[in-house]
Amino acid sequence: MTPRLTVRDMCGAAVYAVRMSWAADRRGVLTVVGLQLANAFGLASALLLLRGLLDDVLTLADSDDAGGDLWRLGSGVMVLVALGAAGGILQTLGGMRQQILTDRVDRYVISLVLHTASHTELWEFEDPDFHDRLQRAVHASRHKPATVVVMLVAMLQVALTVLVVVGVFITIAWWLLPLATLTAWPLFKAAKDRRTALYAMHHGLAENRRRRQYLERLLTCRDEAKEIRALNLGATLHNRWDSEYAQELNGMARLIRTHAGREIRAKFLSSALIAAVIVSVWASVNVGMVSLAAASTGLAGLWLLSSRMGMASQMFNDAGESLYFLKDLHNFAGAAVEPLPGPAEPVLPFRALQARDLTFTYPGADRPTLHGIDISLHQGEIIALVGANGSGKTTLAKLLAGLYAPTEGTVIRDDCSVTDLHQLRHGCAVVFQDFVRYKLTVHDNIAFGRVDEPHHHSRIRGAAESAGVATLLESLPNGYRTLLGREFTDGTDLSGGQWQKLAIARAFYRDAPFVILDEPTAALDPQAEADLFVRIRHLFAGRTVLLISHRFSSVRSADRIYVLDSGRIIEHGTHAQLMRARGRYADLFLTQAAGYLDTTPA
Ligand SMILES: Nc1ncnc2c1ncn2[C@@H]1O[C@H](COP(=O)(O)OP(=O)(O)OP(=O)(O)O)[C@@H](O)[C@H]1O
Repeated sequence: MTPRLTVRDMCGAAVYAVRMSWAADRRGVLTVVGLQLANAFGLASALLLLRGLLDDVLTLADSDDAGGDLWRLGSGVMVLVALGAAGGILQTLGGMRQQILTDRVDRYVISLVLHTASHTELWEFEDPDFHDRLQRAVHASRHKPATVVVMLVAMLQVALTVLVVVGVFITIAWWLLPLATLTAWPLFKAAKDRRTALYAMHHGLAENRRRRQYLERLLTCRDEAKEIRALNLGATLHNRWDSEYAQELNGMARLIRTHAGREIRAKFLSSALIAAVIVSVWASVNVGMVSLAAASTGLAGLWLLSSRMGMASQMFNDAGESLYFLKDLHNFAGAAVEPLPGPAEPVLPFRALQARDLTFTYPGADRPTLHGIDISLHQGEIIALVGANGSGKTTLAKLLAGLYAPTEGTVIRDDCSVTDLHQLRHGCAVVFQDFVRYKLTVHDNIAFGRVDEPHHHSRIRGAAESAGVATLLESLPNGYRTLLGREFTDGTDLSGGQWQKLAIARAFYRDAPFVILDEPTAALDPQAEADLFVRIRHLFAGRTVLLISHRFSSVRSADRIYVLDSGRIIEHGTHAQLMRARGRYADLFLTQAAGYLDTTPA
């Protein structure tokens, strides 16, 4: 459905732009407005002076004191020139200050979008509509508010010019006023139609743009570069990008052509109306209804007014679309950047964490991924989760980590049901299968484990040692200050296993009572994996560890093992109990063991 925007929406967006400008740089707003006011005041004085000078010129021939009149005329012209020069200077100063103001507003607005996106709950990221809104907000945040600020300043200039000219008209040729307004109407109407059409088109392009940007990322990012070359995918992806872009540009070209025709017709009409006004003024002077001086000044004012109106309608074309987009920005980012949260609460250990009858359906999915899960984890225990691909292990871990709220059931911490997901997150350290490789320093990669506390190098080093990566990190060219990312000057890279150890170091540094390790050793060599599991109980002593792994050699030493199948827990117990039960766990264990021993399972 084509989005419609009302005049109220437009006014709301304009108020929003002013509020953002005020929040971003109030001194800049005051300076720019002050300079515009001074300019308008100078303009009013110039118009009134011009009228007086014209009177003087017309009466000079009949004057008895030609010398005195000439002196007055000369000094009047000098004042007019001085006013013109001052206006020029004010214009330059205003332009400079406006540039600084627009840069600051840009930064403020982009920061607003980033703040909102980074504080949005994870489940929202599953929703394509959220990504469309985010895309529109990002589109709206890039230069649009700045354009709106420029436009609002131009509108202020036009409004002041109109006020000045109206004031002057009232004293010298009030009857020109309605005619002047009439001349501007066709231009405004054409600008409004174009704005509406542009907004509707951009609104519909959000998903297309996201696909195009995704393809751009695939074609330009280092991480994807090796596979794209190995599969020779470059040309195929480029062609897809080309056709997505062509679709966007064709739509835009069609729209521009249609509206260019309408705008040309509007300009003709406006010019015809101005010509009609001039003819009627001329006729009025001829019949003696109006003095030549009043008519000349009135026409000069009319010319000034229509040139400002033309300028404003041009700006409306460029910036009106931006004003429309501010509604998208407001919908996404809201009113203002919230203050940063205060100091974090201390992380308290717990005796038991339990899930009772948990059911979970991903947003937009047609059936649950987890059904009636009951699981208990006690302080100091290592609990393992096993099951086939897609059985729901990572999903359950995300619920216990407080990243999603269960659809049904509860998570209970020390006999209290947890309703605040942040409480779970705060007390949990997770190493995901697809952990993030931060292309920042080694120090950052570990310290990001807990950003709400001051960093001590000894603790960072301790975490690296626990993860078995300290020696490697110290041998890097700049030690813990080494930049990880070949795209950056002096940057270096690590192997997959070394990156994984760094992610584990981050979990150690987080120092949380609950640790989730989702395939933490997938990229580790057998020795490193064995080392980690031998030491895991000692390293995470006093904490609770949830270990997800397909490697049964690591899982067998867990205190208890839960087996998941199609989102349900089908068995649980110690390794020995599960082997005796000869159920799914025993099957999977023996199949894997047989692979190592080169024998078939019994
Ligand atoms: N964000 C998501 N939105 C919708 N469905 C999802 C999402 N993430 C996972 N799923 C689905 O949920 C099911 C369980 O996925 P999950 O990642 O929890 O499995 P897993 O047991 O950890 O698998 P693996 O062993 O392969 O890591 C799968 O069928 C998957 O398709």
